[in-house]
Amino acid sequence: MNDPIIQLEGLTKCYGKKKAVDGLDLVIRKGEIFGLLGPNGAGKTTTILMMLGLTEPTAGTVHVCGHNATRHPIAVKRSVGYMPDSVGFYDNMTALENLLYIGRLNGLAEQELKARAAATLELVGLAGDMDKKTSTFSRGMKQRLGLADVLIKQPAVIILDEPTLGIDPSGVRDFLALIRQLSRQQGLTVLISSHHLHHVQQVCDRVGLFVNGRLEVEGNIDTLSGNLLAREGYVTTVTLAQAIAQPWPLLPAFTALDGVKEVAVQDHVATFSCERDITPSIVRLLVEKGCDITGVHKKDYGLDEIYQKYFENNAAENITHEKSAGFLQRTFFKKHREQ
Ligand SMILES: Nc1ncnc2c1ncn2[C@@H]1O[C@H](COP(=O)(O)OP(=O)(O)OP(=O)(O)O)[C@@H](O)[C@H]1O
Repeated sequence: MNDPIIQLEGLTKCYGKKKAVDGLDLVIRKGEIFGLLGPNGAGKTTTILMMLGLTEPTAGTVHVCGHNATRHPIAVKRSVGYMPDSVGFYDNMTALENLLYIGRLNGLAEQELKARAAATLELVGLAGDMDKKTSTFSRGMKQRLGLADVLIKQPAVIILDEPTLGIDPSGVRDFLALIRQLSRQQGLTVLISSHHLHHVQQVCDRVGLFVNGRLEVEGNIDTLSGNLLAREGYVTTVTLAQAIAQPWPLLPAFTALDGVKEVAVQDHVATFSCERDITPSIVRLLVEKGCDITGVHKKDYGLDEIYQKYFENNAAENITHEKSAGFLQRTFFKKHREQ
């Protein structure tokens, strides 16, 4: 397993009585792309500010690239590139001039600056546009130039705040592919704070879901989906060629099947909610009973649903896992019945 690059231990930040970040423990390893998710006010920005050494924790520690961010913020800033959600440029200057200016601000030596700026613009796909004024740049091009600003100092970690905001779908695809390529080829560690779950799901190795300053859950999307399936039950939906009669004469045979908790039928579709994944047994029994199957679908949770599970209906703040599981189960089965 790769070395830890970001380590948060018991990280807490209070503003007066408000705990903006509450006892956060998290390790992000070299080369990982980590998605920081959460509703407005969850504590993402405050966490990032503490990682950058821009605000002091009330308690706990942040280490980035082996440096304590509170005690050695300058060392951390040398290793970390931060791209805010809206990047500003000097409109009357070209992309190259803007980048050279940032390079100088970062203390890069003149003799290497030009070559490094040109190589960085090549890396982000702006080599052909380096002599154009940034006033002519699209939002997607500006994001790429913002990324170049961050990459020119060759950081070990980059932190991107809403990097896909306002970019069109093909621009988003290209930008996310670039992030992934940088992470994989150069071992760059990436932290993305975003509300765009679909984008995060496409690119992140792991996500952390923040609620009220606490990290409610973290893991890769398959694991989080698997955890929800284990908690909420496995659901297999089978579509048959024939419309299913109501009441379904085969229902007793299926409710008696080991592992089945509930069966719902509508039109051509039978939905089996189960204690574990017994899709092969369901399919086998349907075939034995002479049913013609035209489709089989196993329920999988995407990040949208995982997020919804933790944040929607303002439920996450106070209710227990058991209650929220019940809520999801009800909406879950209702949804399937409606399909
Ligand atoms: N300087 C401050 N003084 C007082 N309270 C603050 C300060 N900064 C943040 N807070 C509060 O701390 C909480 C967490 O805010 P934070 O900006 O970290 O959330 P966030 O998850 O980044 O939200 P968003 O997605 O809206 O940026 C919020 O309740 C916010 O009002």
